Amino acid sequence: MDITGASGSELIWEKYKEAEKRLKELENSIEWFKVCFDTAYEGITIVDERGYIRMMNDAYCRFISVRKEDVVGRYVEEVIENTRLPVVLQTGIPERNQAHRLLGQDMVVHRIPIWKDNKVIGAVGMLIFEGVSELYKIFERMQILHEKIGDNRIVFESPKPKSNKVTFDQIIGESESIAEAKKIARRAAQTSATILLTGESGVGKELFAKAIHYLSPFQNGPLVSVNCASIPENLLESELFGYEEGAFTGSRKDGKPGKFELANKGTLFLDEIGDMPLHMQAKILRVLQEREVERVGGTKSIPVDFRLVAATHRSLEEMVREGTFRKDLYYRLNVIPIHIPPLAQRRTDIPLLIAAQLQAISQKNNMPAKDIDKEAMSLLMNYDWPGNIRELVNTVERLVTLSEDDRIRTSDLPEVFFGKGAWRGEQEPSASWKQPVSVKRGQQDEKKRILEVLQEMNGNKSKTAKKLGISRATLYNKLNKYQLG
Ligand SMILES: Nc1ncnc2c1ncn2[C@@H]1O[C@H](COP(=O)(O)OP(=O)(O)OP(=O)(O)O)[C@@H](O)[C@H]1O
Repeated sequence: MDITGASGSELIWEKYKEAEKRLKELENSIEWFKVCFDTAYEGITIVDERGYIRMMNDAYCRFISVRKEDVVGRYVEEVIENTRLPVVLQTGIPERNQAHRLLGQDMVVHRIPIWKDNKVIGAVGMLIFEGVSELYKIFERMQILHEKIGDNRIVFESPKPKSNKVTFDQIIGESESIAEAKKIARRAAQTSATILLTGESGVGKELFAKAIHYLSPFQNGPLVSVNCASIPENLLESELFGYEEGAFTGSRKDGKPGKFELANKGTLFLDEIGDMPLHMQAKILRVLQEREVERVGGTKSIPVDFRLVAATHRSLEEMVREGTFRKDLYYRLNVIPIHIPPLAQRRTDIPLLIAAQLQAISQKNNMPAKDIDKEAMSLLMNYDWPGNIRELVNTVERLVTLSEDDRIRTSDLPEVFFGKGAWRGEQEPSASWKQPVSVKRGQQDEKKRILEVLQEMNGNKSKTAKKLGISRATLYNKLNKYQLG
C-alpha cells in the first residue's frame, strides 16, 4: 500500500491505463497527420539522409503516376526526374520557389533540408503549383480583382527598377526568435510608438529600422539615420539641432537644419544611442517631450513631428544603474523594446542566410550561383559568428570570390572556422582573412587542423571525424590526400 492506500497491483493498473491513453492519443495524432499529408494539394516527398524516399503523399504519387508502396524505400533519383534533393542533402541549403521540369511541365518547387543537431538528416521536396501556368492564372485573377476595385497596381510588365525600400521579407530568418522579433516589429511599425532595437553589432538593427519605416504611417516622409557613435561630440549638437546663421566660426552663412528637423513627418533612426553623452541625452529628452527644437544660436522653437526608432548594442539598463544613461530618457525610448538575438542563438537561420547571400552575389555578378558542400556548411553552422550577419555576408562574398570551382569546400575556409567558437573574444573577427586565402593555404590549414585533432583524440578516427564535423569516409579520403595514413 502507498500513502493513498492503493496497492501495488492497483498502481500498475493505473500506469497501464495511463500509457494506453497516451498511445491512443499518439495514434490519433498520427492519423490526423496522415490525413493532412495526403489531403494537401501540394505534392510532398520526404527523403532520409542518404536520399531514399521515406514518405510520399497522394498528390505527389498522382502527379508522377506511381503507387506509394512502389516508391517508398527507393533512391529518389530513380523515382523523380531531375531531382535536386540529393544536392540539398549535400549542401544543407534550402532551395525555395525554384523552377523544376517534371514530365514535360514547368513546376515551382521547394527543397528543404532537415537539420538536426547540426547535421542534415533528410530533406523535404514540395511541388507548389501544378505547373507554372497556375502561377500566371493567379496573377490574372489578381489583376481582374484589382481592376474591379479600381486598383491597377498589379499589372503584367517587366519588373521595375529596384527601389531602396526595405520590406520585412528581406529580413531573412525563420527561427522562432527572429520570427517573434519580426512579428512585434511589424505590429509596432503601424503605430507611431517609439521603438528601441537592441542586439549585438551586425544582427540587423538598421535593417529592422528601415523595414519599420517603410511599413509605417511615416513611410512617405524621410528616413533620417544618425549614428551617434560616429559623430564627434563637439559636432553632435549642431548635427542634431541644426544652427542659425553665424552661430559659430566656420558655420554656413544661411544656417543649417538639424536631423530632428530633417526627419519631420518621417522616421528618425538614432543608432548607437548608448554612446550619446549625458549632456546631449538631456537635450534629446526635451525634444521628445516638447516636440520642438531650437537651432544652435537661434531663439525660435521649430515644431517637429517624427517617429523615433533608437538602437544600441549596449545594455541601457546597466548604463542606467551605472549612472551613464538617464533613466527618464531610457523610459521614453523603451516604449516598444525589440531584441534581435545573435546569430549563434539562431543557428537554423544560417543556411537560409547563406543561400540568400549566394543567390544575391550571383545575381549581382550575373553568373550562376555557387553552392557549398555539406562539410563546409556544417563548419559554418558550428561557428559562433561574433560579427553576426554582417560577418556572414562578408564571409560568403569572400568564399565565392576565392573558391576556385563551383562548390565551396572546407579547404576554402580559413582556420577560424575549424573548432567551435574557438576564438570568440580573443581575436579580431575573421583575422585570418587578412591574407588572401588561396586554395593551397586552405589545404595547409586543413591538414594542420586534422593533425591537431587526431593528436587530441589519440588517433581515434571516429572521434576525430566527429570533432571536425565530417564523415569517417571523408576523413579517410583526406588522410590519403595529405598522406597522413
Ligand atoms: N536577417 C537578415 N537578413 C538578411 N540580411 C541581413 C539580416 N540581418 C542583417 N543583415 C545584413 O547584415 C548587415 C548588417 O546589418 P545591420 O547594419 O542592420 O546590423 P546592425 O545591428 O545595425 O549593426 P551595427 O550595430 O554594427 O550598426 C547588413 O548588410 C544587413 O543588410
